[in-house]
This record gives sequence, structure tokens and C-alpha cells, in this order.
Amino acid sequence: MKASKTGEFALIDRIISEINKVKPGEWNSLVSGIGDDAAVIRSRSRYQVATTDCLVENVHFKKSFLDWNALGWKALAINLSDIAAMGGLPKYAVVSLAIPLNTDVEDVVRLYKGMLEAASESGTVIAGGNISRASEIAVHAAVIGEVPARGKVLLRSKAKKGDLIAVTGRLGAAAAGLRTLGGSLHPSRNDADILEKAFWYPQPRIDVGRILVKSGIHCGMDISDGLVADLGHILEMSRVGARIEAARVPVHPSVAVLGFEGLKLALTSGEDYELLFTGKKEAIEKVAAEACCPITIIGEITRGAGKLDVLDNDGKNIPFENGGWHHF
Ligand SMILES: Nc1ncnc2c1ncn2[C@@H]1O[C@H](COP(=O)(O)OP(=O)(O)OP(=O)(O)O)[C@@H](O)[C@H]1O
Ligand SMILES: Cc1ncc(C[n+]2csc(CCOP(=O)(O)O)c2C)c(N)n1
Ligand SMILES: [Mg+2]
Repeated sequence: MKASKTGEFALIDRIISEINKVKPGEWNSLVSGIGDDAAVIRSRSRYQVATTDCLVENVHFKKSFLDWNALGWKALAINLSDIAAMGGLPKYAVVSLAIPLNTDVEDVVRLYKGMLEAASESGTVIAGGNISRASEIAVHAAVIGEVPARGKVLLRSKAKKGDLIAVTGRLGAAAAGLRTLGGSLHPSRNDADILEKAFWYPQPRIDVGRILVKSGIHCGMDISDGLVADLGHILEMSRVGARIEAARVPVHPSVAVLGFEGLKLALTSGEDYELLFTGKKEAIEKVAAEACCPITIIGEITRGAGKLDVLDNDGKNIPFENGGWHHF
């Protein structure tokens, strides 16, 4: 059967079942493997975390609005965000570059300048990589980081009934930025600048990730595919349900002007790379007092296994046919 028919997550399940048949080598050191933002590996008194993600032309961006410096920033930032989503500190990155033969060398330099900005802001060393020619541009990165104290890690499987659900920052700006760059949305010049920047320059929430674990939060992930879809992963892995109040979702001000369409972008469009987490009210208040960005409580974890209700002001369920991005 073709990947386009099975869907992204059924394909990953198939990969998992092949891996589980073999379980080679240091399998016992794996605290948490496939299923979270990064793999967690036991190492002396610490945990190591490892992740990989990529940006591919015509999937994650188009040549028509490509900015090489921004591509470099974003390719590393989306990986740093996965480390942040585990409560980790990034340490080393390796980068695999696929570029067409006629790529300008200065554009590659621009790409690396963008990537190095993200690396130096987060204290990450670019330690190596790979290069290949290709028909379309693709930047793959992998990052290794560490969680300084064993057990103090954010997992998708740790949501508990009665936990409150919270997010960092404001949502929907990256998706509105993509539409602005693609020419299907026409905001004011000022909003266009803000939204395009949100699309190209996501800010990995590494500091907040550390604050979360220090404040007693155990469950978190980053929002790459869309809030509804990503919360779905937490519900599945934690075997719980959730109720969200749409009016509490922090829609980015440059997106809120779009009304219900703006709310839909904030709930289902992804690429904001904010953190989504659950925990006790007191722990979330501790986080809010320390974090450098807004922290908003949007709902509650419930018993109903896998069931997610997004409620409007009248307490009615807002249906979402497609809660987020799927590659297949
Ligand atoms: N080709 C693969 N081989 C092994 N594991 C995979 C593969 N692709 C994905 N996974 C694993 O499946 C899980 C889900 O992957 P996914 O890419 O959706 O997560 P993510 O990187 O956190 O999200 P996003 O890519 O949207 O930022 C992760 O734990 C990931 O490690
Ligand atoms: C040209 C173009 N069309 C659509 C999108 C939207 N998009 C692509 S991948 C993705 C999820 C995150 O990626 P991943 O799951 O690979 O980490 C989203 C929301 C885009 N960025 N560019
Ligand atoms: Mg991924």
C-alpha cells in the first residue's frame, strides 16, 4: 500500500513494529523512544535527548518566498524546539544539506549564518553534517541535548485527569505568515512584517522548557502540526481526554483580526513552535511567574480517553474535520 493511503501516523506505527522486532544494542538505555518530541537516553546521572527534523522545498516553504538566512534559522530552531519540548538543553547539531547544482554559494553562506545565529543564541555547536545534490532544496538537522537531572523530563504520556492545559506565547501567526508570503492573505504592512517573521523565525522556548521541569510540570510538547492535532498526541499517549475553551486560546493579535478564521489558524495550523503542557494549577502559576512570555490556561484534562472537546462561548462543541497538518 502507498504511504499516501496509510497516513503519516499509521506509517510511523509500521516503522515502530519493524524496529520492535529487532531491538538491537543499547536498547535498555532508551528511557523513551519513538512517540515523543525527542528520544530520551539514560546516561550516567543525566538523560540525553536526541531529535531530527527537516525543511523541504514545496512542503515547508516555496522558492518564490525563500529567504536563505531564515531557512537556516528555522531548520535549526524547529529541532531546538523539540529539545525545549523535553525540558532539555541543546548541545550539538549535525546538518544534512540537499541543494540543486545551480545553488549560489553565497546563498549557502546566508543559510549557515541564519543557522549559526540560532545555534549561538542557544549555545549549540554545529558539529558536522553532510551535503548532497538534489532536485529540490532540503535541510535536515539533528540535535543532541541533555536533561541535567534524571526524571526531570517532559513527556507526552504524563497528562493526568484534572490537570490544566496551558500554552506559551500567542498562536496562529506562523500560519498567517505563510498565507501572507504565499499571497492568499493581505494584512497591513506592519502585520505582514510581524506574521512573515513569525513564520520564518520561530523562537524555540528552551528557557521555558527548563522552567517547566523545575516547576513540577511533567507533560509537554511543542506545537508543530497545530494545537488540536498536537494535543491529540498527548491524549493518545496519556490515555486521557481534554476540554478546551476556544475563547481562552491566545490568538496572536495580528491574527485575531481575522475573527473565526484567525481562531481556526491558531487551533489547527501549526508551525508556531510554542509549548503545550499540562499540570497542576499551582505549578502553572509558578511557570507564569518566571517565564518571559505569556502563559495561558486554555482547558482541562478529562477522563474520556482520546476525546477532545473544543467548546465555544455557549459550551457547544466546535467540530474540526482536520485538526492539523499531516504529511500523508
Ligand atoms: N522515520 C522514522 N523513523 C523512526 N521514528 C520516526 C520516524 N519518523 C517519525 N518518527 C518518530 O515518530 C514520532 C512522531 O514524529 P513527528 O515527526 O510527528 O514528531 P515531531 O518531530 O515532534 O513533530 P514535527 O515533525 O511535526 O515537529 C517521533 O517520536 C519521531 O521520533
Ligand atoms: C509551502 C508550504 N505549504 C504548507 C506549509 C504548512 N506546513 C508544512 S509542514 C507543516 C507541519 C510542520 O512540519 P513537520 O511535521 O515536518 O515538522 C506545516 C504546517 C508550509 N510550511 N509551506
Ligand atoms: Mg518530526
